[in-house]
Amino acid sequence: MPSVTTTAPFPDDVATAPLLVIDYALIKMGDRAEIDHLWVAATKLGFWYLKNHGVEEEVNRMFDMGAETLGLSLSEKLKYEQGDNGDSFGYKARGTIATDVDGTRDNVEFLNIAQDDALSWPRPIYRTYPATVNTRMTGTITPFVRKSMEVNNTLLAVFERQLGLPRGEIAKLHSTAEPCGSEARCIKTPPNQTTTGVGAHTDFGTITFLHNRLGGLQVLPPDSQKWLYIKPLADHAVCNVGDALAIFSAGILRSNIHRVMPPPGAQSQFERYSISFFTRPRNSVVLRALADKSETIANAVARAPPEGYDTGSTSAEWISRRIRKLRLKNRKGPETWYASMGTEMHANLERRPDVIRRSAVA
Ligand SMILES: O=C(O)CCC(=O)C(=O)O
Ligand SMILES: [Fe+2]
Repeated sequence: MPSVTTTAPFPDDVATAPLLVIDYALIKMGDRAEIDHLWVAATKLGFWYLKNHGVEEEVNRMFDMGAETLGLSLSEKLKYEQGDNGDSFGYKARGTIATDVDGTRDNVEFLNIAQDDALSWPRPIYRTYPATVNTRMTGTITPFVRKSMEVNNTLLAVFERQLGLPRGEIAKLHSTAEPCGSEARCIKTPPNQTTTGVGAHTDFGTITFLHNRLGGLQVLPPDSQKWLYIKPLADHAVCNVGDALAIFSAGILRSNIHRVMPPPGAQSQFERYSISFFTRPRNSVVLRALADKSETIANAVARAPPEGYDTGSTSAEWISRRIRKLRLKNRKGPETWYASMGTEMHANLERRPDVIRRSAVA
């Protein structure tokens, strides 16, 4: 597998987002200044680099697993397709989901492996996977999942304290006693693409722990009309806040809009892979602001937009709706795409309709 240094370099003439670099080792030690930096990153942009996370080797092995699995024949991969009913786990073929309001097809394929399947292996909770996944479950996938859970849960414990929530309150929403939507993902973009890979979106869940070797990921900073690349840095993860955490915190933590474009400059000639881990709440957790548990959140609810932060939807319903409405088979018109949206709907759409509604050409 090509690493950051063996493909073309990230060009220096494209605009990049100034993400803060957070040192996970310092966060774990409870370093006050580093926790303050993390808080700024999570509340202002909702994206940050994370270094010293300790998952570097497992991530490298996940890139190999992803390349091998997505290198299988299409007919083999299609046996594991997630389908059109809103299920997240399994294989997603290219061209099956909308990247914008016009229903423009995506050009990426990906594989999602449920946290619950990795933890209960060899007994499936949700589903089965290709042989290339099965053979790497014990040595690669389950260790990656466990370590990623540990990182995300550590960050969540920091946010819980900062939000003035009782100890364990956010952890409770993610307890492994009930199945959840958490998953590991490998995305593959073919070389020499000119259209959007993954359309503008916010992540469905709580925290995303992402690993990139080539560029292509872009964020739309608050109040900006310009998409900025996130430059991959060796052994640095990119973390971001998802909708569930934005909703629990009544918008104090920011679920920022982002998308995947073809890699910039000479990097576009290479296949692009990304590896991510999405922490999501237990299936039955209702997505609403935790105002009754924290004065800080109650105050934020008082200042909230009219739609508020009471979705009336469980985490499982929220994820399933968003996936179902993105699948082109289910598309009835522009309203299907609007119905696929999460917090980006009220937070962004009215203020910046054009940069979000239509997908771009590289
Ligand atoms: O591939 C990437 O860099 C990011 C992918 C992403 O945003 C997602 O899968 O939600
Ligand atoms: Fe995302």
